[in-house]
Amino acid sequence: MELEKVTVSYGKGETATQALAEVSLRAGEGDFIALVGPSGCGKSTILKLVGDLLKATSGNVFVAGREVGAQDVRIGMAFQNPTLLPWLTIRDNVMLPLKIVQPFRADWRQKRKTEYRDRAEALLAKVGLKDFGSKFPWQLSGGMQQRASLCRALIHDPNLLLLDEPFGALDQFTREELWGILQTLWIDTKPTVLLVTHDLRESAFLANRIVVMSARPGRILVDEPVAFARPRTIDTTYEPGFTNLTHKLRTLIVEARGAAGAT
Ligand SMILES: Nc1ncnc2c1ncn2[C@@H]1O[C@H](COP(=O)(O)OP(=O)(O)OP(=O)(O)O)[C@@H](O)[C@H]1O
Repeated sequence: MELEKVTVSYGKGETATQALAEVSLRAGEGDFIALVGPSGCGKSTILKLVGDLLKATSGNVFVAGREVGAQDVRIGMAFQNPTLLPWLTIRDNVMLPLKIVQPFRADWRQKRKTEYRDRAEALLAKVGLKDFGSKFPWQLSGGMQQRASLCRALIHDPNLLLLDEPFGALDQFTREELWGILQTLWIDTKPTVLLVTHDLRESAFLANRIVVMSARPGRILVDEPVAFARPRTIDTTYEPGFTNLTHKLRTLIVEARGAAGAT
């Protein structure tokens, strides 16, 4: 996935908001990139560009070597709110991408009660929801719904995973538990991941690159490699290298916020 000198403005004329200054960013296959930066700096805008939900004002966006949208790429998405459909069971929510996305869609009728169902149950078991497939979203806690939402994002073996503060609404302990689960799922299938987060520990736990953005209009200030051995554990987050890194990131973001305030 590549952004080449991309800018984005929302709206036109005097009321236009420039969300992104010129941004260039490249992710290789299997990269796990965390996007961090001050509120409103354009992190979600980058996800929308890559997910083909938004067109760049100028510049180019490429996914799988082609202009975004030109090539069928399996994309998984998860957001801060789990957005599960309330009238479907957890299992049916998780299977939804298989009903919509090719090549799975072609076999939906034939496999939805056998192979696809087994696939959903296997994923649910991996995230600790073994016996919850037949429940409805309202019967699960927020953390459990977010686990299900991760399963839905991954059920169709996406090549690209777009995560917008997926754990933002959860308590610290559930959040840390889900970091471990997401890491395991990522190690299993190695999709390319773009994760937007405000949690610097989360970015350093999960990512192999952390991209720090300036305040709006967002541009890239730093592209920081994260080399801690995997699988990382919560103990990793108390090592000096880890705390140094999150401290450095924090300083960069505080400076970026300060610079924006000064202009
Ligand atoms: N549809 C829209 N119309 C007008 N302005 C928008 C629109 N979407 C986003 N913006 C503005 O563009 C800027 C970037 O928004 P974006 O959501 O990408 O930022 P963000 O870094 O993800 O923010 P946060 O960290 O607060 O979630 C913000 O100033 C926002 O108000």
